[in-house]
Amino acid sequence: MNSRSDFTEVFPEILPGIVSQNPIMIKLAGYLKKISASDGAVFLNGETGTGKELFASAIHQLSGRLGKIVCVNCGAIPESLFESLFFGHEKGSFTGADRKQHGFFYQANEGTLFLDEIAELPLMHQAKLLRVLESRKFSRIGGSEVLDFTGRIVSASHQSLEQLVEGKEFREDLWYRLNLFEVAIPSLHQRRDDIPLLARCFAMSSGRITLAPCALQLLQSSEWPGNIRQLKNTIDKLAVLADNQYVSADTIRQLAMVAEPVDCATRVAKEIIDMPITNKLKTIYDALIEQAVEISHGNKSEAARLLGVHRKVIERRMAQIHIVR
Ligand SMILES: Nc1ncnc2c1ncn2[C@@H]1O[C@H](COP(=O)(O)OP(=O)(O)OP(=O)(O)O)[C@@H](O)[C@H]1O
Repeated sequence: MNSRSDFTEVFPEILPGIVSQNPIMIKLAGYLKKISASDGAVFLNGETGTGKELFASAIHQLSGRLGKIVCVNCGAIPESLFESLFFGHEKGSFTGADRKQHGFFYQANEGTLFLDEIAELPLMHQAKLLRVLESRKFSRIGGSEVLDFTGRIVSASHQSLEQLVEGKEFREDLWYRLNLFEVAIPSLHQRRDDIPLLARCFAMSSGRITLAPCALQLLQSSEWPGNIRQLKNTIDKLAVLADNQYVSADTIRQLAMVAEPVDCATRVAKEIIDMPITNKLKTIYDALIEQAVEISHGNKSEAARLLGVHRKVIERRMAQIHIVR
């Protein structure tokens, strides 16, 4: 393996920098290629480490926009600096403003403004952002000149903005401005077939290790709550710590680098624990009814007896959650 083209042949990139062979991801890439060329706002939703920033960068590259991509972590903006950082300021406009400063809106002109962790933006700042997105105009602090904002907005969050809107924690009008195109990026456990490919890709990039088939199997069946970032960190650490170039499953276990696979029941229990509080009871309730119906081979009276409820409860719920028997 000696050139970039050899590398991309073995590790197929479905979008610039994004390695995958998973059918859902390939479909997603096709969709993103279509929407990249438009000016419409894109909202990327996905767990931490699923590659949201990489997707934003791919969208920017594919868009052919002349400007640059400006990446802003909205969770890391101090409240008092929001205006200065986004709008920029004129020299002398406040104590400490010893020179004129361009803000994010200006820097992203003709390019892309990537607003990562957008849900972290306080309501007060959401209103200011909305005004610029609606008018496409802004002024620097202390300045009278009205400037155009020509950047394309791509935003991202690991949270469901729809739920935050329902809870009045996120402005509905801003949400509509941000999600002309909404993209859900699957987490790694939804595309386990990508784990060996990504692991081999990161190992190859390290230039130090090769993963044995049993090592790849272990990685594939392990839990990756931190998604691709966690997988990449693990391989990077292995490249430093492994004594031999050829890494086996035992080496990975000895270095205690992975959470061993868990059984299905444990995984479901964990998913329920991680779920927003509003969904929990309903999910457990539905799961219990489904299980009772399953055990009693569709016999509603028996399912009701198992759960200690009236048969009508089972019938009603089965109709609602479409259990076909
Ligand atoms: N499909 C992929 N192919 C290759 N590398 C990937 C892929 N997806 C993610 N990565 C790598 O995984 C790491 C995490 O990706 P990224 O920072 O884009 O995730 P994120 O969803 O933005 O994370 P966070 O929510 O924590 O900001 C990066 O090192 C990135 O290069």
